[in-house]
Amino acid sequence: MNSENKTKIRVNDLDLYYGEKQALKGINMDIRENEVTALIGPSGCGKSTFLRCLNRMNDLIDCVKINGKIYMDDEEILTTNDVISLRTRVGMVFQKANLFPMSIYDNVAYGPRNQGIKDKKILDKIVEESLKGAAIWDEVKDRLKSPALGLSGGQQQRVCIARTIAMKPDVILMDEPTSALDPISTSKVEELMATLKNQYTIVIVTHNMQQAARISDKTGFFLNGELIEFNNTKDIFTVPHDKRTEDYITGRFG
Ligand SMILES: Nc1ncnc2c1ncn2[C@@H]1O[C@H](COP(=O)(O)OP(=O)(O)OP(=O)(O)O)[C@@H](O)[C@H]1O
Repeated sequence: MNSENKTKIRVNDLDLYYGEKQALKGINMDIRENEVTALIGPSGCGKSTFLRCLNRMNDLIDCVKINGKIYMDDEEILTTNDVISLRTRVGMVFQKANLFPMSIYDNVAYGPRNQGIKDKKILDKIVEESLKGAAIWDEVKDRLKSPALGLSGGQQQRVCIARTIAMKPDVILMDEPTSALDPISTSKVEELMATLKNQYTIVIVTHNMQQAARISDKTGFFLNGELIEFNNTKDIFTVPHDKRTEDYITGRFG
């Protein structure tokens, strides 16, 4: 980890309400470029809600009210009108692979085509580079025109990552991306994250504390909508400052 990495996303005093219920309370966080930031905490503590703030996915939910500010590269993103461009810059990979019922090629080319890229040579190049970037090219290069849904779960998840990379984002959000995968596929995706962070900023929600410890540079521990502790992963897992963090990582609750 390089402690000199510049701040990519700065979250200031973020509160979020679902109707009357407050799900995030005064969150402050600096997310650094080219690092993996892991968000951990018991079920329902607000991790996914927080992640969704970073690309305005909560806009899709009625009754959400948000206070505070989130800056990405110094641009305030909670009030920007250009949500489409924000979601291009901040891609997202979900818990369950959500490929479209079309070929592997068409899945990866989908976003670029939507952006108006029609030239086959350019699309071929984007598809190849994205699949290579997601460490799945060798497994699928001979069947790009086959249905993506015919791949294994672990392969599908890496094609989802390729589809995200094809949009050339700055930031990739991952919401429990390996929880539906077997250990071998999980380790492939974990290895992939270690490579991807050289080019992207990654924020990952995970229930797997070993995973957070293995792959992340920084870890944030959430509890009941509060960010209890945010620090270098090594410190969180060896010398947590807060008793509640210690209790959680040692399995005393959650
Ligand atoms: N669309 C929604 N409408 C109302 N309340 C919601 C909605 N989504 C989440 N919540 C509530 O907000 C709180 C935080 O939920 P969130 O899904 O962010 O937690 P989480 O830490 O990601 O949980 P998990 O680890 O189980 O995925 C919970 O109390 C949840 O019930």
